Amino acid sequence: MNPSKDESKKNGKENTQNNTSGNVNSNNNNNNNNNNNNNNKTNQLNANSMVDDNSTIAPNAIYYTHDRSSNNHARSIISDTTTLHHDTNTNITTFNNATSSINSITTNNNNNDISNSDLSQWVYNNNRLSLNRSINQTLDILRKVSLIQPTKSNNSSEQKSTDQIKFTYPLTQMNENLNILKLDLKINHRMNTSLSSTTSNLNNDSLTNLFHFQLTQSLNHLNSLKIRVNDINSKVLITGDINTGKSNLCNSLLKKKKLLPEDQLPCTKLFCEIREASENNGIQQIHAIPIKTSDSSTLRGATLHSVKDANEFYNINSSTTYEVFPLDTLKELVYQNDKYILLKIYIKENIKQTGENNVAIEKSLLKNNIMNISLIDSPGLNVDSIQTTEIMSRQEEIDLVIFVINAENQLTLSAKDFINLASNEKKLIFFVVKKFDKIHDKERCRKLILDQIKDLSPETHKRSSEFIHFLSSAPDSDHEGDDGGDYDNDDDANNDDPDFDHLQTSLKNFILKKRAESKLLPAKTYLCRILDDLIFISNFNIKQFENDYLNLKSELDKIQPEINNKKIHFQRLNNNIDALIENTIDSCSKFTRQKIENSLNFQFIDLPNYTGIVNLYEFVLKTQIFIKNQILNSLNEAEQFAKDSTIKSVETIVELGKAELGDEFMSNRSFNSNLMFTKVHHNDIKALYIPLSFKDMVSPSWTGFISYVTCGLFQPFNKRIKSGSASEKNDRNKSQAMQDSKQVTTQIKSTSNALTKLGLNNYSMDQYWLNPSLLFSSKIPAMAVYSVGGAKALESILFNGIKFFSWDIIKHSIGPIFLTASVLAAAYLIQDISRAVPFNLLIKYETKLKEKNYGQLNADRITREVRNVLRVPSRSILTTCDINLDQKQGTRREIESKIACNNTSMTFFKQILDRSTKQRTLIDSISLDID
Ligand SMILES: Nc1nc2c(ncn2[C@@H]2O[C@H](COP(=O)(O)OP(=O)(O)OP(=O)(O)O)[C@@H](O)[C@H]2O)c(=O)[nH]1
Repeated sequence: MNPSKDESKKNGKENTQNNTSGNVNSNNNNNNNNNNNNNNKTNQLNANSMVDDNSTIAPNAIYYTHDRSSNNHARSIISDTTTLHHDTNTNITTFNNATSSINSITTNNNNNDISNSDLSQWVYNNNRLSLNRSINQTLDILRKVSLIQPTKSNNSSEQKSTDQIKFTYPLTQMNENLNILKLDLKINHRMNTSLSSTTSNLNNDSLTNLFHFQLTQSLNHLNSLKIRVNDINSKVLITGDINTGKSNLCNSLLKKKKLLPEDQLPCTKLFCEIREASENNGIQQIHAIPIKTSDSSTLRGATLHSVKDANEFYNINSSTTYEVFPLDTLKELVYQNDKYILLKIYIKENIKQTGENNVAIEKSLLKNNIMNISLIDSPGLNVDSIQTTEIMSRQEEIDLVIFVINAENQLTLSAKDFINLASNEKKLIFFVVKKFDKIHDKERCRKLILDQIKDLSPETHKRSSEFIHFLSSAPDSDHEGDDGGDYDNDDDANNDDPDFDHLQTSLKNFILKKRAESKLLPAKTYLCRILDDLIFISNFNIKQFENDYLNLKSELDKIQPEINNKKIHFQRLNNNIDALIENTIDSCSKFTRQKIENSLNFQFIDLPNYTGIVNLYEFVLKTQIFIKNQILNSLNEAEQFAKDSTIKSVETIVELGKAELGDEFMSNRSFNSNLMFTKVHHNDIKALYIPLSFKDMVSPSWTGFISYVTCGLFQPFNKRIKSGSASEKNDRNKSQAMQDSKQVTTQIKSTSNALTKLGLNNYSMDQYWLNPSLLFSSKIPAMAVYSVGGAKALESILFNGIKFFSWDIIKHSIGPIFLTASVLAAAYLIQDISRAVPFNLLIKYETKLKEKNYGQLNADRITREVRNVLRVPSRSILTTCDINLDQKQGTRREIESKIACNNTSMTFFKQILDRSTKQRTLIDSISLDID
């Protein structure tokens, strides 16, 4: 669109406002004056040329005013600020963006002849600033996206922290839809590995890592774009496959046929940046930047790895950063890629003056009043992979690419790779087809090449007349192998080639006039593409998160009741097991106490036999052992009962466990009840130690004595049996019962035996014969005493008659009576030993049992062991239940954390989407059509 034409048309139709210069403040006037001066100067040089950025920009004012006083010529005061508004009082019109501003300008300025250059410059600046802002915003968005970190662990299923942003990069979908952030899975730029096979080998984290790499590249690229957009210089890269005629084209464009060496063999091995000599104080020379920097330079002998490094290091004002060579050494220098990394060539371009009286001057490419241009001749794309990578990466600093195609080879794979990469930001690429003169079927060749370009760069193809050039003129034969000479000779093969002239004009137009396209469009294209990528990635991930959220939520809704049910169930199970254990322990405790309490209620006939006074000690010991054994037997019975109860309870618990936790529960463990109560009860028995004394042999009682001396006449059997049963109520009676029970049993056995009357039925006659002391356990001694005493008394009565009852007789008889009584008493005691010893020991042991709380102690010991044994399966159930519950709760926590992570990620991508969409809309509103 031509603004001046458009403007004049509109001005004819619309006359909306008349502005007066008197409304403009003095600042504006000053600026206007400055602008006028600059514009006049510029217009003198070339009516269509643009004014230099710096010369026309008023730094802060934003106004566009109508100034009648200056011959009805509108004068613009252009600033870096984009937002303008119209104020009717001050007659100041302001604009929101470049496009609308043009319309407003044309509307507001009826019949005003606005300087095209001013307007163009103003629009350019506004667009540049808008792009700058968008680049900054996009950089910020990209930096935020680069917060996405791959998981550190190798196991991708491992739980991510809630603040970690989840990221999905489905390779196939993404690579189909992405432009710039598409993952480059080509190896060595040639072997395009199968996507599906690659995908299967890459997990999401590896993809995230690759994605990070792409992000970093884009961040660098955006930073370079920012520099480029603001740079008033323009860099033109001439590239293409090896030996396509790049150097030849470069020479032709500069009208210096022998500047860059041309050869049929590969010759340009270094980047050669050709600049106007005026930048080097008008001196033509080569500045060769060495790979290994000089020791006196700031880098002190460091190695430069890339042309980018070299450009950053190079300082025209510091001779330590380069080596100087005359121009005629270039043909040797271009081969020295082992020594130098970049050549900066300063030349004076030949300017052809045409027309009468030098009125029209053909401006040179490098030297013009608009911007500094540098041409960069590059090594062939397919020279080696390092050089190719270097050329690819140099795109970041390049404004325009001239791609040279050898008509004989057309577009090779390396050429396609390069164009694909370049078209990420450069919608428009210049294609120059060299060696077209060598082609016989030109039309077919042209079609083939155009078709290839159509696929690779559709925009360029649409404007093929402007951007695709087929050059048929062959270089002069003396070019080839020319070894130096006239570097200012402007005779070149293309002099009379209309195709070349057309190329030159298109190129100059594009670089110098359509600056918005050549300089700003790449930035706009790149921004649009990367923002489209970000929008796609955000949308894709948001959709993914929404699905994930629904799935996770339904999982959570399912697992929560499961956990609650399990909790209740496990609690009930544990309560049941606890109750079972307590019941078992209670019954064991009760049984033990009862057993020990009743341990001394044994059958007295089981007591060891008394074998006479001679074996008294043995009898005492045996009786003691017998009583102890009774207690021990009770203990053993209690322990056996506890074992049996424990076996049953263990079985029940294991069954419960298996029912709840599966047959695996305790399948590898078996219970061995024999290992219970293995501790010997020495200590327990020791606790029952009773010292023996003489008193333990006797236990006299009147009833016993009377019974003894009366030979049982005063104690009928029945009465004795009754008293025997009652004796269990107290110790004494117990003793009696013991005696009675023993005697009664003996007597019942042999009631018809006359020996019973004499108490001789306890032992056999052999025993009495062998052990006469046993007779003392019978009533024989009493009978003997009675016999002797009776005979003596009868003799006294017969001889003394009535005197028997005299005091004298009594006085003489008292001694023998006492003696008899004593003998009877002694006989009674001796006879009572067999009863007295067990009786006394029994009493002592019973007292001891009570004193030591023996029953309770053992009940505690046994139940302690029972509890310990039962604790094993019950704890195992408890632990397994806890683990089971923990697993479920862990799953729930994992889901909750996934939801949190999902939400964080969703919020993050929504923000990215929102910002990217806004930026995309803003960039869309930047119109670069006006130049
Ligand atoms: N016939 C014909 N020959 C050409 C044309 N352009 C260049 N040549 C010849 O092709 C050969 C290679 O040209 P160069 O300019 O050195 O090619 P280059 O691409 O710079 O080569 P490298 O720098 O080695 O990659 C030279 O002998 C040129 O004379 C053309 O349009 N037609």
